[in-house]
This record gives sequence, structure tokens and C-alpha cells, in this order.
Amino acid sequence: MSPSRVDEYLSNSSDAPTTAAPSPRFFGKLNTSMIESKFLSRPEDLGVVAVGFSGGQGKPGVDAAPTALIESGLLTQLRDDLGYTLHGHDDVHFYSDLAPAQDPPHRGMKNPRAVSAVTRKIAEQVYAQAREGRLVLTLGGDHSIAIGTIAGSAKAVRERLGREMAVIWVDAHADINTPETSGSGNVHGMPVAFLTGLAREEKDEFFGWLKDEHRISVKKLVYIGLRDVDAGEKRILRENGIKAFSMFDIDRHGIGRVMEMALAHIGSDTPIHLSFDVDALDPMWAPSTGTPVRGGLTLREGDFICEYVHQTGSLVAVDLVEVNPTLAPETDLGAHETVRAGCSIVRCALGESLL
Ligand SMILES: NC(=[NH2+])NCCC[C@H](N)C(=O)O
Ligand SMILES: [Mn+2]
Ligand SMILES: [Mn+2]
Repeated sequence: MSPSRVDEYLSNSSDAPTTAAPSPRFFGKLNTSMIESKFLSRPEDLGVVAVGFSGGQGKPGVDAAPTALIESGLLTQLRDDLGYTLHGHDDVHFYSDLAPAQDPPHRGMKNPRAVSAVTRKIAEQVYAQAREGRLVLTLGGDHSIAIGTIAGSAKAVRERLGREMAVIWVDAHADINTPETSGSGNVHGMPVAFLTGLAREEKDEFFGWLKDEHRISVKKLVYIGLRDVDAGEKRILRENGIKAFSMFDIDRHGIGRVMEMALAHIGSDTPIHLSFDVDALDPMWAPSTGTPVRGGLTLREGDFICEYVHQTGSLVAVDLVEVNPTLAPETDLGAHETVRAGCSIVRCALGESLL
């Protein structure tokens, strides 16, 4: 080899870092699994919000989920195996101080002041992470907390990108009751109604703090996994032309085709907030949840949904809700399995299984 050729090689290799070095978007041990993000300025940074809140429904125990998920190693895996830099508070928030001594029903809603105050706080927390251009992971808590998570990320996305965000709501339930259509009065069955503006309130103490900047459009909302939808909710879905893929659609087309159709509806240049209710999974995989419904997604289908959304590069926020480790039918194996399924769902949404 002539000296000039060696020189050439050396100079190329010393130049290499500028041309061939991984872009700052790729990092960590499994950096090949990191997808280039379209909407995050710091995709390797993960904002974590952990809220042990159960006031959106009647069963205690869902407040223990963030601790159970973290103790089973979820955050360590995200940091050490997936290479994320984690941001946020070390503690799980319970916000018991925000619950007023007296919280009588309003328009039939149970614990309305507590849910409003806690979700308002969550919105601030999620917003603070999202406005930095970070992906935000929220560990709930019951599904009422999505009032806060989506309000916070929708506002940050509007400010940072001047865009409207889409929401993929994976659930056995539509959670789109208004206070008037709800049979239970549980606010975890109403978050989507408040977030889309189908339900509104003037007073701050009853979600009046939700403004247009926090809201999402019914046109950019897609449901996956529905199988227990109240009559009033069906009417709301129909009248508003909301895109919904039920378990029937998943059986009919397969989850791959359903995800293609879901993403086609949203469009490829839209930031996505994924709100995953663990009861979307069949109770066989996730028995420890407050409102289980048989005939649900396999764990593999749930993971696939998350992988698919991750792969779009459009993901800006993820919620995992309704894990209730204290509701363990028969043995506590149920709780263990449910927590394990929840961890799997989150890791897939954050890019674990992509090669
Ligand atoms: N996030 C949930 N698990 N929601 C279940 C809602 C059940 C019922 N549709 C209700 O309004 O009360
Ligand atoms: Mn549900
Ligand atoms: Mn739900």
C-alpha cells in the first residue's frame, strides 16, 4: 500500500466521527433500537411522572401501581437496557394533600374536586417535561389521570411545534362519558369527554382550568381494543365520527392492518400521545385491574401496538394506567403478571423490541 493510500485511510478514519458518528439522537447500549424522532428535540431524555392516584374510581389499590412497576425494575430497564436518561421527581406523587376534606358529587361526578386538582397538577408536571422536547412517560394511577397527561402534552406540543397532537387510546372502554351519560359517576370513565371539550365546566375546581390549549380534536383521536362501551358513549362516538377499532375489528383485520388504518387516520406528520389502559389486555394477561373485561388483546397484540407506534417516530408521550396490584384474583400471581405485562407494554412503547 502506498503511503498516500495509508494517509488517505487515516485521514478518512479520523474524519469519520463527523460523518459516521451516531447522531445525537442515537445513544446508549441498544442504540440501534432507537428510532429517529420527528418531534422530540431530546429523544434520549425521558421525563417520568409517577402518580399513585385512585380517586377517579372506587377501588383502592391502583395508587400502588407506580411503586410496584418501579420496584419490579421498569425504570432501571429503561435507563440501563434502553439507554434513556431519566428526568423528573424521584418520588411517586400521591397528592393526598390536594384532596379537600369535603368533596361531594357535582353533576354526578365522584370526588370531582380531588380529581380536578390532581389532574391539574399532573398537567403542569407533564408540560414541564414535554416543553423540553422530551418524551414523557406517566405511570398511573387510574385513567382519570389522562386528563392531566394529555392536557400537559397537548399544550407543550402546540407551543413547541405549533401542531395539534393525536391520541391513541388503547382500552376496553371508551372513557368518553360526560357527567350526564355516566352511569357510575367515576371520572376515569370521562377523561376523553373533558379532553375533547364534549364535557365542559366553568369553575376551576371542576376542570374549568382546562382551556383550548389543553384540548384535543375528536378527529385526531383513535381507539383500539374497545369491547365494553356504554350506550351513551356509543352515541357520542357515532355523532362525532370518532375512529374506533373494537376487538371485532382486530379479529377481523388482524392487529397489523388495524394499526396501519389507525396511523393512516392520524397522518404521518402528527405527534402522538399513547394512553394505554392495561384493561385493554385480556384478563388472562392482566387480571389485576379494576374493570376487567374478557375477550381482550393478547399481550403480544398489546406489545405490537406499542412497537408500531414507537416505530412511527411520532411518539411524544405514553401513559400506562389502571394496574391495580392489590386486585389479585386467587393468588398474587395475578398481580405479578399484570405488573410484568405493564412493564412489557412500556418497554415496547419506548423501543425495546425493535432491531
Ligand atoms: N378507565 C376505565 N377503566 N374506565 C372504565 C369505565 C367504565 C364505565 N364505562 C364507566 O363510565 O364507569
Ligand atoms: Mn378500561
Ligand atoms: Mn380507561
